Amino acid sequence: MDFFNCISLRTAQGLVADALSVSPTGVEEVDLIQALGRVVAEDISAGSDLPPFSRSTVDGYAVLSRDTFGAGEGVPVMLAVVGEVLMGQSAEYSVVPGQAVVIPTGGMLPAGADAVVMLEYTECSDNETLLVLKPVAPGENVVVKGEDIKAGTVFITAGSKLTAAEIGALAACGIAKVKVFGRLTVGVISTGDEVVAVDVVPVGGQVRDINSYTLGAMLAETDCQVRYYGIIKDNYEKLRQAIIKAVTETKLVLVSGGSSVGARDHTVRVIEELGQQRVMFHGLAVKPGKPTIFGMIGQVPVFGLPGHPVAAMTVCQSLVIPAVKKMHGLRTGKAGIQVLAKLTRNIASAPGRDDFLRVRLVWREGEYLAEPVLGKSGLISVMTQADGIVRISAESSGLYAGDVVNVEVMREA
Ligand SMILES: Nc1nc2c(c(=O)[nH]1)N[C@H]1C(S)=C(S)[C@@H](COP(=O)(O)OP(=O)(O)OC[C@H]3O[C@@H](n4cnc5c(N)ncnc54)[C@H](O)[C@@H]3O)O[C@H]1N2
Ligand code: MOO
Repeated sequence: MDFFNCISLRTAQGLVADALSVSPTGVEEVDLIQALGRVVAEDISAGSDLPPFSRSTVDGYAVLSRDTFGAGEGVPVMLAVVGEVLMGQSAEYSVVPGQAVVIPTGGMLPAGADAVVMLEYTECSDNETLLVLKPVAPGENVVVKGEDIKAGTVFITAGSKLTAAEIGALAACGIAKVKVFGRLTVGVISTGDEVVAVDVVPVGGQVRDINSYTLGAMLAETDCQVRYYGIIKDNYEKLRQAIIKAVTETKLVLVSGGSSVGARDHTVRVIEELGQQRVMFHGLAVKPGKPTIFGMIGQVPVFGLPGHPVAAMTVCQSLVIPAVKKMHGLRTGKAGIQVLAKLTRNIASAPGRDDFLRVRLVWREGEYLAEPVLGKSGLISVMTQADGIVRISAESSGLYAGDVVNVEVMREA
């Protein structure tokens, strides 16, 4: 595997996608209350019509619409009030021409009626005689049986991530348990003799571990269960033991640091050995993120990510997260939310590799401006200041101030 023979991001994404299996954690059934954000494992259809009966959307009188045609303030239509629909009970009446029935919002439309006149367009002095002051059209102020969801209609497809609205639709259909794909358990390993834990005061050439936290947080945001395997010294055998433990206990493993070609960069050799030569690439034509490794150890994908925190996060976003989404059974590995924004300055870029530019989004005079956040890929503040990422494709030699760019948003409002 030649480190300097970098492959394009698109090729890498394809190789990763082809190597993965969907939902290695299988399918589980969860209570509706626990189902928000879970990925549905099978198409879901309604067992019966929703609503199960036609109902009024207003307080008023259930009528035959044609009885009201021609009604007006000066020429009211007179109808006989023959009863009242009670909330939550079957409508006992059958409305015939010339009749009206009192109905509350949400009440069951009585047989014969096809519309409801709102209370404010009527007068009823003696509870028996109704004056209708405005006509209603057929179906007006009524939700008909099955109008919301028809019996047998698939209203949630396998592979979609359940939203609050879909949870509501499931509740409406009486579906109290949902089959969802299992959540992925992911192992995170940091490496480096210089890297120390967050609660240690660094001395000499030491730095605190950032990547365990950023990568773990990104995976947690993508609904993974994260296991942390600590900080491993630049030692082949120690790294080997840590990776063996992680691939045994989890379904996907991230190792950061030691992915380059220096004397202490052991990751590629460990994956090569444990994976029986199944390192699929080492070197991506992207900046930041060139020293990226991908291999399989048995059925477990292992990513070697660059040590620089910005590079590790960028590769995680563009390569690891789509892989996780596929393994979670999500139907589309859709990119996150994109917004169009106007770039505020010229940015040079080397052709032949994808450049990822971090930008701050500023809303000004009805449009977004994308202000580049410049800085080296070892600086975590570059990420904290950015709202999103712009990909400058390998074919481009740069962007100009005023260019409209696609920003993949990383930060919610
Ligand atoms: N001769 C070359 N040297 C380097 C190249 C190259 O192509 N040729 N690529 C550079 C690029 S690009 C990057 S990115 C880094 C990545 O190298 P490694 O993945 O081997 O990472 P390390 O050398 O272990 O660390 C690099 C840098 O990141 C810091 N680091 C590592 N882990 C953490 C962590 N968990 N938290 C915070 N900071 C971390 C580490 O201290 C180093 O400063 O290689 C370039 N070199
Ligand atoms: O991956 Mo590196 O961060 O381009 O310096």
